[in-house]
Amino acid sequence: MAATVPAQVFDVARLDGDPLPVQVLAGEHDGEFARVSGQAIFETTKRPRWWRLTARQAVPADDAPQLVLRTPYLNHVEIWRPGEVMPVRRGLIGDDADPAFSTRALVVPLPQGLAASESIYLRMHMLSPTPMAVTVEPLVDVHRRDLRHVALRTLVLGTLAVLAILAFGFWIGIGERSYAFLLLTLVAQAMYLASIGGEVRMVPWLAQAFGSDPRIGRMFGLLAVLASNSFLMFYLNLPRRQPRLMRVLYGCNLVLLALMLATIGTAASAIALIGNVVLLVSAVTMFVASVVGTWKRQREAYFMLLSWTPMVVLVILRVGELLGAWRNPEWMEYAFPIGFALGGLVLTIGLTDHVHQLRRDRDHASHLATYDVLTGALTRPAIEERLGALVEAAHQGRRPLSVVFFDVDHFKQINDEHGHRIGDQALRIIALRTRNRLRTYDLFGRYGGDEILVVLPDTQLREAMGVAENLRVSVNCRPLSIEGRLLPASLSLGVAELHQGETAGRLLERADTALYGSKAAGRDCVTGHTAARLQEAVS
Ligand SMILES: Nc1nc2c(ncn2[C@@H]2O[C@H](COP(=O)(O)OP(=O)(O)OP(=O)(O)O)[C@@H](O)[C@H]2O)c(=O)[nH]1
Repeated sequence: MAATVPAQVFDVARLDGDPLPVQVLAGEHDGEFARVSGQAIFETTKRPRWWRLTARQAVPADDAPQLVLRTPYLNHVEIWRPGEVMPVRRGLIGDDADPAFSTRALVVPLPQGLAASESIYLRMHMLSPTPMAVTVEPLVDVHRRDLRHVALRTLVLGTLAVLAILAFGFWIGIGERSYAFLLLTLVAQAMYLASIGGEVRMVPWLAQAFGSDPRIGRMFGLLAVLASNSFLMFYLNLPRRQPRLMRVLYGCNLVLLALMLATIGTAASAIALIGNVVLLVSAVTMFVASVVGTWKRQREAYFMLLSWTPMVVLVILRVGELLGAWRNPEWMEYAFPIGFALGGLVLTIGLTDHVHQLRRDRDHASHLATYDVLTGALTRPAIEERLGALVEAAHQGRRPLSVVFFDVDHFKQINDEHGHRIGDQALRIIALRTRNRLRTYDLFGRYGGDEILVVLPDTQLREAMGVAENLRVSVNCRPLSIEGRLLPASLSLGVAELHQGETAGRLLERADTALYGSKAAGRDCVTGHTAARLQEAVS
């Protein structure tokens, strides 16, 4: 993208008015042309204005010299070469377009070259207030630079298009609304670039729709800022995290909306100016929001800062130029679109990271809701829900199912004597020992403080009594060893098998009754609940 600084080929002069072409070509106004410095044409008025390019030295005709007017955007020009009566008309879109050249510049051949002091007259219709550099390039250089221009623009517009497709896919695929804002931002940016950059001329109906109406590109520009403000407010969670900055952006969006409405009615360039000032305020506000977010270690803000810093610098350079404070180098023409594409890329990655983080948080919350932190057992709501499903399946498949309720004997005493921390460790060890005696598809859940529920699918009462006995032995077989202390512990257990047509609630009630049967029988034993009576199995 090495922009070659054009050699000073011309003295450039401007006439403040729009007299008849015959008068200008006859030299009647030559004395009124005022010299301007540099090699660029720049107007803020939309009324046609005359410009004169006078060759400082002869331009030989050998290498097919071309008059090149850079960054034409929506501007149209009529060009009178020396000695010609009829002008050559040029513009990026419409009948004046020359599709033999890229949208980088308006190009007019100078087949005779130019003699020193010979003048070319231009009648300029400047719809885009961006300076147009004027130079003479050999045809071969024009083509070389055109190819580079096409490659770069394709890369930028292609990147925006791919990101927009990804945003659309994510929006539809995972239903995350912020991707819709991102999609709107990317599409509006791409359309803005393609309309002012002239690429829309490749699609005839778009070119016809856009024609040379500067309002369309402007509308997309305003929409792009509006959409990106909305996306970024959402992305950085400004309503909650930085409400004051949020209000500034909200105000910017209201002004942008008003400007969009005004654009329907008028093409006044004041709209572009106000739009650019709002863009500057939005960009600086976003920049501050991302610096504050980064300072507060908000992860999204890192991505935002990365994508926004170059954009803020570019916007400041651009607005400064539009306000006439300075002239930007030629590479700015590419810096802006590349800034858009890179910004879009970083934000897409950032948003994906954000969504990933949300999912991790959700998974973590769901894990906390499902598993007890102390013992790793299922929580009460989780095991109740699964038990309900297993009971239904057992009824349908006419298969047996049993449950075991157990409670640590005199657990309060362990707490009282050794403290809650040791009590916690005792619970953890008991849970570990008992769970190791179960099959992988048995369910193990913490029902209350020191009360555990075990669900044994495909298991009849007799087998379940055996399992419960194993659980009992796993705890009382040896004392719990905690921080150098040996604490004897035992369990009381109650077992019940599902009856035909019985509800999960009723099954649990019977197991609970059996458990209290064990407590009443002196603890450290297993009691089964049959239809008729409590059956004490082991003690
Ligand atoms: N360390 C600890 N203690 C708990 C926890 N949850 C409940 N507890 C205590 O466990 C004890 C339960 O006591 P109970 O089951 O009512 O009675 P117990 O002392 O075990 O006596 P029995 O059940 O009649 O044998 C209470 O002192 C609770 O404070 C916990 O997560 N950690």
